Order: sequence, then C-alpha cells, then structure tokens
Amino acid sequence: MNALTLPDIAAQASRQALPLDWVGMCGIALPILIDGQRLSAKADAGVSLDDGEARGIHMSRLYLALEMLEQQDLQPALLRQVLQRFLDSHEGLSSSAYLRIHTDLLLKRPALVSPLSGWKTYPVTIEARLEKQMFHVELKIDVTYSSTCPCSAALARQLIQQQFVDHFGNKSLQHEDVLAWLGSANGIVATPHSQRSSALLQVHLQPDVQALPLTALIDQAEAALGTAVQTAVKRADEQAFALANGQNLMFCEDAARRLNLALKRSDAVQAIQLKVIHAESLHAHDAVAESHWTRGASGTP
Ligand SMILES: Nc1nc2c(ncn2[C@@H]2O[C@H](COP(=O)(O)OP(=O)(O)OP(=O)(O)O)[C@@H](O)[C@H]2O)c(=O)[nH]1
Repeated sequence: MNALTLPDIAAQASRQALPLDWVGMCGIALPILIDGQRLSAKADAGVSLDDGEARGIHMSRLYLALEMLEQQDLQPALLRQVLQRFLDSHEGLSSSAYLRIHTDLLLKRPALVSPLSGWKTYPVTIEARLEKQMFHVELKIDVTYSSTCPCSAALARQLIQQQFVDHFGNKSLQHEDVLAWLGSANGIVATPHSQRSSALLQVHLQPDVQALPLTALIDQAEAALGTAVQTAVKRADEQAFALANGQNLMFCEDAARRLNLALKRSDAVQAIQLKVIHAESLHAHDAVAESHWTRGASGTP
C-alpha cells in the first residue's frame, strides 16, 4: 500500500452537519523559550470547525505549526504567527484559532538578608486566540506568599498583655527583667497563625503589547503582597521574614485589594481577574477572595 491509497477519514463529509467551537489536541509536549530560558511546556492547540459538513480538522497541521515555538523567544508576535498558520492550514474550515501553553517559569530569587539565592517556580499559562482577525493574549500566573491573620495577631497580643499583667502586676518594673521576660517563651505566650497562600492572577493584555510581561507582573504582585515565599533561607533570613510577616498582617480581602491596585497600574494590562486563596492553618477550609477590573475606554482605571 502506498501513501496515495491511505484512507483519509477527516476529508469525508460529516453524517451530522454541525459546526464545533474548538477542536484540537491538549497536552502536547513542547520545549519553549521564555526570556532565553529553555522550559518544558504542554500545549493545547485548536481551531473552530466552522464547516459543519466537514468530518474533521487536520490535527497534524496544528501539531507541526508548533515547531515555530521551539527556537524563538515566546512573544505575542510569535503566538500570532502560529495561530495564523493554524488558520492558513485550515482554510475554508476554521475562522478561529486557539493556543494555550502551560509551563513553570523559573526565577532566581535573592534571600532577604544573606547573600544567597535560589530558584522558584511559577506555574504560568499563556493563552492566545485569533478570532475574526482579532488577536488576544491572556496570562495566568500562580504566585505563592505567606499571610498572617491580623485578627489572630491582635488576639495573641491581648494574651501577651494579660501575661504581662499576671507576671509583673505586683512587681516594680526593672528594665532587665522585662527584657528577659520578653525573650522567654513564658512572655510571648501566643503566636498568630500564618499560612502559605496563593494568588491566581489572570491578566488580559493590551492588544499592542510587544513582550509578555510575565516577570514584571510577578514582581509587581510579590511587591504588593510583601511576603513572597522564600528560596534559600538562613536564620537571618528567617528572622527578616518573621518581621516582614509581623509588619504585613493581611486577610484574604487585603491581599485581593492590594493585587487589584498593583496590577492595574501596569500599562500592559487590559483587564484582570484574580483569586487569592489563604489555605488556613486555623481550620481545614480556605479563606478566598476574588476581584476583577477592566480598563475603561479612555485607558484609565
Ligand atoms: N480529525 C481528527 N483526527 C484524529 C482524531 N484522532 C486521531 N486523529 C488522527 O490524526 C492524524 C492526522 O490527521 P491529518 O492532519 O488530517 O493527517 P493527514 O491527512 O495525513 O494530513 P493532511 O494531508 O495534512 O491532511 C490522522 O491519522 C487522524 O486519524 C480525531 O479525533 N479527529
């Protein structure tokens, strides 16, 4: 049997004529380049099947178009080229093309005090679509941070005050006694609960953005949150982290508001949808807040 005789089922007419919104492949293994860094990714590639009479799309054509992503840095223009190739290879069948790329961005982060640093992964999804010649790019970024409950901190402070009264109530205060008491486990009788928390950021980029602002958005989010999860940690770094948490008490509502305000300052951002999850250590369920924002027609928030 030679290639000319291979049956081509996709080219047949469909028995049930019906257009489809999205047809393609999910979970395609792909090496990509972001800011010069080679990363392992999984891609979902698809097109609309507008011709309801056509049995199927040409999966291999989408798959092969992804080769364009192997050697060039991932930027909006490149995503658009790939999507255009999806459409060019499905002329008469499709008017919309979709590409989702899931990867773990690796960023080197310095310690708070010591001259050390370490790598941190940020799960990201880059989602691009070309519909009726309109091109859109959306970024989903997962940022982890530490949050300390302000209510718990206030309750702990009250217990420490009570302990102070119990201990020093009938004594004359001596500086060295108070200092020793403060440094003892007997003095600081209660600590507030903290949790590892995550911010799921979904950012719709402005149409004219030339470069994917992944690192910039992560930096802005971490600066707004103030207590990003650390990498290399010595005791000096842990102490600085304890101080940062103590000065940065937050409910999930506080975190959501801070992120909303920080991200909309970026010129690259057209709209945001965000969700913060405080995986509480107080109880077995999470505290969650969501927020969204869309830039007005005048370009102002
Ligand atoms: N459309 C479609 N193809 C599928 C599916 N599952 C597996 N395939 C296979 O994907 C393979 C590639 O499809 P095509 O791109 O049409 O391959 P081709 O006909 O050799 O390539 P072209 O000549 O470019 O059309 C075929 O062997 C299909 O059978 C499916 O659910 N839908």
